Amino acid sequence: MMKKKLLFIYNPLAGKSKIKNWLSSIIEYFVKGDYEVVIYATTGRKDAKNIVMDCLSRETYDLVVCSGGDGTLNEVIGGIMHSEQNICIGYIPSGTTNDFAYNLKLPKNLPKAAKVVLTGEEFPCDVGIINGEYFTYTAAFGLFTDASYETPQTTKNMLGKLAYILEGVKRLPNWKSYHMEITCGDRVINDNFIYGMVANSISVGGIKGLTGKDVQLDDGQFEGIFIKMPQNVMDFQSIINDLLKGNLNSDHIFSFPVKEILLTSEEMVPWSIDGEYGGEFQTVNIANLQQAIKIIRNKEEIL
Ligand SMILES: Nc1ncnc2c1ncn2[C@@H]1O[C@H](COP(=O)(O)OP(=O)(O)OP(=O)(O)O)[C@@H](O)[C@H]1O
Repeated sequence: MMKKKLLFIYNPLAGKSKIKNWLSSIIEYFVKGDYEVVIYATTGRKDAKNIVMDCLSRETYDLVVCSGGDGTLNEVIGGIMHSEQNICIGYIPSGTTNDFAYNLKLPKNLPKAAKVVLTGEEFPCDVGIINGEYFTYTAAFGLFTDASYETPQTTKNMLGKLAYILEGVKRLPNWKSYHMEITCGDRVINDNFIYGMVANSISVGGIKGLTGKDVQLDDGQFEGIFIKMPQNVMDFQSIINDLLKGNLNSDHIFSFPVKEILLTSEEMVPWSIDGEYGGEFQTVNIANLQQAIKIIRNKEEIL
């Protein structure tokens, strides 16, 4: 009988090379699950996406499994979206921040996460598209968004989460705001923003709850959050208070569901997509592609 085929792609450097100790047991587990396993280690940016596109164009697979951080997952999802096969994805989170893993209730322990790949349930999940590129859970600009991608991977591994925090704090005194026009449905907003995010996740940048309580990953809608430039210290304090209280509709913060959104600015705005640098744009179009991918999530609460 023909064996089922599994394509396994991992980032060997993600999260302090955590995968290295577990590689053999993970592969054995898939083999025992009756899969023929094709394995690739990624060697740099966009590699995971290219591997997926290349492999899926040549052969039929039953499952694609990736291991790495949110960046690797983003690339694998992008590769699948660009290919003809709407193949199901299994994910073994091994990055520094694994925001998306939280949504899927995936265990932090790698062999346990591998087990979920074969025992979990297929979940039809929304995918975002920003100016033609796919994203899994967040597209953002402004404050803190450049913290993760401006830190090279080696430094990021050494410092772990601290890197993000330090990078962010360092930036506090020279906040940059962007004048933008935001169009979403009937809503048109013109203002100066220090931060904006369109997200489909409970956890963003390792912070849980920022996107509110009603995050549904398959409802065809993202959460949009936009923070205006504070004019003085009091404004700044009330933004912090609002964020801490989860009050996302205030004098300084706009938040609303997003199916499609258009953002225009007179200057180039750098964007962060799934926690990695995503390019600079004057015009940004974002849309939610409802239930566009199949991803395996844990059936049990084990967090
Ligand atoms: N061998 C490699 N060397 C350098 N960069 C790589 C390599 N393989 C993949 N990458 C790139 O590194 C980026 C980040 O990887 P990934 O998201 O897997 O891990 P991480 O940075 O440790 O975790 P996180 O993104 O959750 O913080 C990805 O965009 C990926 O393209």
